[in-house]
Amino acid sequence: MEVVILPDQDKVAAAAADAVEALLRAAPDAVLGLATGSSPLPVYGELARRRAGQGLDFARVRGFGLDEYVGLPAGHPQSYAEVLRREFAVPLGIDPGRIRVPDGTAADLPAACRDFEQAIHDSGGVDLQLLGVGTDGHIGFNEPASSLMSRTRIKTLTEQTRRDNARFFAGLPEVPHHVVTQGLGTILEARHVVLLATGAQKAQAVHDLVEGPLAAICPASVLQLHPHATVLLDEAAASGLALADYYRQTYETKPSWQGL
Ligand SMILES: N[C@@H]1[C@@H](O)[C@H](O)[C@@H](COP(=O)(O)O)O[C@@H]1O
Repeated sequence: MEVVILPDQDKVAAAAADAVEALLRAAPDAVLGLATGSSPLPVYGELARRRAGQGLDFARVRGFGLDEYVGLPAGHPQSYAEVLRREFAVPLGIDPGRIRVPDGTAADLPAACRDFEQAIHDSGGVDLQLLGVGTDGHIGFNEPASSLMSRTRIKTLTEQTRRDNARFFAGLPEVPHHVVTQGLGTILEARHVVLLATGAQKAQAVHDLVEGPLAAICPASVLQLHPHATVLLDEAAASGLALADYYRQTYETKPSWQGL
């Protein structure tokens, strides 16, 4: 796991955009794994600026969303399919049909989850997976005690996550209890995982995922098993790390040709 501590959220977004740009320059038809929540939004904004200013072409990109609320009607502003259409596909000039999100409206949710897994497999797999992290250590919507080998399936949100996400809804009662999410085993199959965390409210989860034991109580700690995981942090999110100076020194002395 590579831990990169940067001065602020803009630098974190720029570093993640650098990784996406390098991938797309080499493989314009790359498959991206797409996160929602607030953390990746500055990355999508930065990529849109690079599209306009530096001729970065996203038209052939395909994408898979991490997760979705169960029961929100198609087009609901907080449905993650709609968030990714609005915040990612449209600004980057990608046909929204090239972005697939787990279907939270299907009558047969387990079958829809299996179809989603098959679609990732048929695409050749995710080249670069962007991730945020919940304050309880979840990635996607894999809440604490998720199986470390899990596949796309239905989960129940913790009250902590429902409260965290209530800011996007009219109020807590509006936040669904159930979701469908890529599993931890699914996420681990992405060839490169880039997790972003900013702000002091993420410091505990970041400590647990980077320096804590590999344990389902912190689902993001499963990234300790990944051969190519990059964790991009601002100073506040990194404030609980015991080895912060070591991570800084490692990054400062890294050869520039190496990339993330
Ligand atoms: N399902 C999403 C996660 O994918 C995201 O990482 C998390 C953190 O969100 P934020 O980046 O807004 O803190 O929120 C939601 O629960």
